[in-house]
Amino acid sequence: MPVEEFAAGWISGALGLVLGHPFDTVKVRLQTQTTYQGIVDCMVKTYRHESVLGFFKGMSFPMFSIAVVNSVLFGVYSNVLVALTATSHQERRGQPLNYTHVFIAGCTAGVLQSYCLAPFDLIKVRLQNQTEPRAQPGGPQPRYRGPVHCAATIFREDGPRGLFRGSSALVLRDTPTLGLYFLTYEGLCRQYTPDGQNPSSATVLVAGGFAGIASWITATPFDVIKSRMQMDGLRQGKYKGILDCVSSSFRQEGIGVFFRGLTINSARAFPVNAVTFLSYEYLLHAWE
Ligand SMILES: CN(C)C(=N)NCCC[C@H](N)C(=O)O
Repeated sequence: MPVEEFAAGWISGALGLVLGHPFDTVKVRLQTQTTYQGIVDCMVKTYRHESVLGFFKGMSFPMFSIAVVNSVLFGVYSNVLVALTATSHQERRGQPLNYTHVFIAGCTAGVLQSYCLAPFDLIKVRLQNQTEPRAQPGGPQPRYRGPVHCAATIFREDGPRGLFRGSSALVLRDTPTLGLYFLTYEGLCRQYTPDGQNPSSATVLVAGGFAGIASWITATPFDVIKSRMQMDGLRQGKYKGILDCVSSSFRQEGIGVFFRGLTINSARAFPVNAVTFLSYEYLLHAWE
């Protein structure tokens, strides 16, 4: 089993994460709170109320979890592709690509990574939605004092299942969209690379960026549902399940609700995934 794919996935994911987290905070707030008039309003209010640190709320935990999640994503994708095609990453460059294999490998990686991602993503979303400025000594404490306190509180209040709140919506979001993610990336690399050669850095950047945009555009409706299910406490739950969340969000806010965060998701997706794929390819090449 090629383990370097797991390591490269981890490092490249961490680089993408730092670049994309401020966009992610704005997106989560727009999707789950109705107090903002749009991206700029959310950015201005976050900055005024919480300073630049507000944009980086909830980042320490994903920094740690990205090690698990991105290495599972890239490691499973590559290893499933090796199993389906009986060729390594490097050997595949010289052969015609079977897009069905790419899609199956991407979807498989999507399912597995969503279960690893679920508790980390839940904690991130809960922390990002705490809009109070940092606690002052003697002042009121926010509900969650940090990622470990957040995990412990959810566990105490809702049991282990509470940590997987929203995981079905996450699987629905990530399975097809990660198939599409790798399909777009491999397809664009093939299109702009002469047969048998490795894609240039510019090709990898552009293909990675567009893979991110294509996957996040299609993921946004389920991303909204996922974030709402995650903010819905297990006990005092407002929604009875995914379908109830879809129908009540639609009834109350119209079709536009499913596209909330689309612009910011797409703006974030290009740089994050361009950097992720470039560093991933670079590391694999360096370790050959
Ligand atoms: C549409 N989805 C769920 C994805 N494309 N997922 C892959 C994540 C890649 C990168 N860390 C990111 O956060 O964009």
